[in-house]
Amino acid sequence: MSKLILIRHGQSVWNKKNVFTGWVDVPLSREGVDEALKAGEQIAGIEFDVIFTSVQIRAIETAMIAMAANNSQKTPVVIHTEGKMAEWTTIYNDAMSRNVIPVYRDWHLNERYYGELQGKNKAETAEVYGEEQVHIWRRSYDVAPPAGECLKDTAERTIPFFTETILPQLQAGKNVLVSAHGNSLRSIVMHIDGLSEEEVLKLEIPTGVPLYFEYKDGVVKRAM
Ligand SMILES: O=C(O)[C@@H](CO)OP(=O)(O)O
Repeated sequence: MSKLILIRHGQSVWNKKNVFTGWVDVPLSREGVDEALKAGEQIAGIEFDVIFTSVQIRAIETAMIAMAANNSQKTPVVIHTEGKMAEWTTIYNDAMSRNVIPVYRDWHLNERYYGELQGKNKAETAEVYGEEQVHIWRRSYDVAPPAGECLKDTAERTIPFFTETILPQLQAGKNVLVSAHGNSLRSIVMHIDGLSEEEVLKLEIPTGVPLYFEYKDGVVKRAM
């Protein structure tokens, strides 16, 4: 049985300001750093073999900060794969490999692209377009915000990445940490939990809270 932990990054400076973020690369807020550390303490006993993050700094920071609290005391090292999962162990000698956890960054795990809403305050946007329209843009499955991705579009990049790149690691018996974003993780959780388009409307993923899954008998399911 292998373990899969999904974690949404800690609070970012734009989460704090209530601004649509999407692909804008903003860092964690002070509270976000604390959340990442607390999450790391909660998963401190899990020996991770591999970490996947988006290419966005808030997700990378969260994984790195969380690993600072890990009992393994291994150093997470970003691996540059040029698009493929390289035989990373060839880069490091045996002694180093034992103390290192490879971190793969990939844009397929990036937050949903929010188009014209990026940089706009969420409350002000709701005043202009109405609460209901903004809620549909934020949480529906197939209604895209202006010039942005809907969750279905996001799933078209996250799910192939999950099945082709992350799942084989679980199948190989590796414990995997994925640090990503509210909506990129909503699409993955929708897939794993088998949620309907209606059910996903209500799915909220809080910042800095580890979600526990396990791979057993050929399937990924919730561990608690
Ligand atoms: O701004 C964003 O990119 C996301 C995540 O913070 O917002 P929302 O929760 O509205 O989808």
